[in-house]
Amino acid sequence: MRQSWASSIDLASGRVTATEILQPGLSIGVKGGIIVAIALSLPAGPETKVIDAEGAYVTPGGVDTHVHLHQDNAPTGDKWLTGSRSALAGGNTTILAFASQKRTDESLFPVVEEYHNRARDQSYVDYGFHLILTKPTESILENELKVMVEREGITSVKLYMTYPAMKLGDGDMLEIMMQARQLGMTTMIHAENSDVIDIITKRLLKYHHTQPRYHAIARPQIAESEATNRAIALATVASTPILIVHMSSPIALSHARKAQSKALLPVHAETCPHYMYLLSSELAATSITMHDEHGHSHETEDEWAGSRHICAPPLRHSEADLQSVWDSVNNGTITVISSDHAPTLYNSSGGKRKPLIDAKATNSVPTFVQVPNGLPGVETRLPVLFSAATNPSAPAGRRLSLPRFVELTSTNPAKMYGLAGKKGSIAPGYDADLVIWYPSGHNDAELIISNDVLHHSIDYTPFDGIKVCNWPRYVMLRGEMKWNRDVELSEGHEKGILGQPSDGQYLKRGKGQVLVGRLGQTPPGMKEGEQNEWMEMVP
Ligand SMILES: NC(=O)NCCC(=O)O
Ligand SMILES: [Zn+2]
Repeated sequence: MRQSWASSIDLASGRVTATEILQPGLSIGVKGGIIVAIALSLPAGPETKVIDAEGAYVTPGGVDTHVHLHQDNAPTGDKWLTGSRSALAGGNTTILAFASQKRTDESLFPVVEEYHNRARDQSYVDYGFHLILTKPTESILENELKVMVEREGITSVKLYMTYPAMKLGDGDMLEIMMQARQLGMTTMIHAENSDVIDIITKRLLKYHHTQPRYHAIARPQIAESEATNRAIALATVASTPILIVHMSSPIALSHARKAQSKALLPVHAETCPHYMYLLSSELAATSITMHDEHGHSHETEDEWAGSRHICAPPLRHSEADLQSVWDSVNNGTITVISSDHAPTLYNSSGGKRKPLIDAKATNSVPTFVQVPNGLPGVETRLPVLFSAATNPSAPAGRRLSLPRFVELTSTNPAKMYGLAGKKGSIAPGYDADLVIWYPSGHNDAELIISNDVLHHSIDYTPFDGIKVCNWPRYVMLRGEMKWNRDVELSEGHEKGILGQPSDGQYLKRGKGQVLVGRLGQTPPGMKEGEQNEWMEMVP
C-alpha cells in the first residue's frame, strides 16, 4: 500500500459486496470522496493511492439508524465523541441519533438546535437526527414538522407507547402519523403496552420482587405484541409507513409479518443483535469482573450485575425466542438491524447501579424500576453479524447470507431514512464509505469481544465473551481512511483511530423509501376512498 494521499484512490483486489457479492479482484475507483468506477482494472497514476484489500470482503460503511447519544435521560451514556468513535471503530460511517423533545418543550426548534450543538464537531462519522416527539402541539404538527423536513432534512419521527415521560396515547399517535404521511416522514414506534407493564411492575414491587431480573418479567412479550398490533392498526387508519423499532417478540413479529404479507401494508421491522444472541438469564448474573486502580481485575459476586442487561423490550427467555428473531431476519420480516446503542455506565451513581447507590443513601430498597434502560452496541453490531454471515461454523439457523448482511445493516437503513443514492451501497455516485475486513484466515481477524477492545465510554459490553471471526480492518469515510485497526499511532488518539471528531458531516435527509408493502391501501372494512372524507390526502 502506498502511503501518499491523493485525490484518487484505487481500492484493489477486494471482494466487493454491495447488496450482491461481486467477483473477486475488482477495483473501486474513488475521486473526491465519491465512488466513480468499479472495474476489474482501473488506470492508476503516480498520485493514485492504492489500498490492497488482499482478497478480503469490502462492504459499504455501516449505517446504524438507531443510536442514542447525549440524551438527557442517559446522563452517563456516550456523548457524541465517544459514541461516534465507537461507531467508526465498529465499521459504521453513518449514524442516526435522536433529538428528543421533553414534555416541557413547546417548540422543536430549540430542541434541534441544542442537539446540533451537542453533535457539531464531535462526530467521527456522518450523522443525522430522528425527532422524538413527546408533546405534539398543534403548531408542531401544523407548522414545525414541515420545516424540519424541508429545512433540517429530518424526515423521521420516533414515538413511544411506553415510559411515563415519553409515552403518547393513540390519539396523539394518529395525529402524528397522519401528518407524517402528508409530509412523507417515516414514523418509528417503540411498541410496548404501558399499562400492562405498570400494573405488573406495581405487583412485583408489592411482593418485594425488586432485583434486575424482574425487569424482564415486568415487560412480557404480550405487552410488545399488543402494542405492535395496535401500532399497525393506527398506521393502517392513517395509511402511513411505519417502522417498529427493536422487535424482540415472536408474537409481535408475527403481527408484522402478517401485516406485510397478507395486507401488503408498509410495516417495517427493526431488530438488534442483542435480541438475536442474548437471553433474559443474563439479568440474573451475579458474577462480575471488577477492575481496581492498579489495573488488576478480579471476579466478585454482585447481586446487581444483571442490570447491565436491562433494556426495553427486555431480553427474552428462551432459545426458541432467539430463533424466531433469526427466522424473521431470514424470511424478510425484518427490514433493518440496528444497535439501539443506548448505553449507560454500570459502576456509576447515575448509571445501572444508581438504585443501589441511592438506596444506600436513603436507607431504602433498590428496585429494577430505577435502572436506566438500554445497552451499548454500536461497535459490536457489524462484527457480530458479519461473523454470522461469513463464519462457516456459525450454527445452522443463525446464519445470514452476506448480501442480506449488507442489506440489513447498510442498504436498507439508508433507503428507509432518505439516504439512498449517497449511503449504504457500493456503486458509482455513492459516498466512498467502505469497510475492508481481514482476509479469511488472517491472524488478526478473530477476536473474543471484551470491553477493553471497544471505544465507547462505557464500562462493560453485553457481548463480552462472544467470539467474532472478523473485525473491520480499515474504514473509509468519503474516500479517506479513518480507521486502521493495525496502526498504533498517534498522539492523543486511540489505537487505530485516524479520523477527527470534526470529520462527521450533518446529513440533511430526503424522504425515506417504502421497502415493504404498498402505500395507499384501503383499510379493511372501509370503502375505497372513504378515508378521503376525513383525511387530507397527499396531493
Ligand atoms: N431500548 C432501551 O432500552 N433504551 C433506549 C431507549 C428506548 O427505549 O428507545
Ligand atoms: Zn425504544
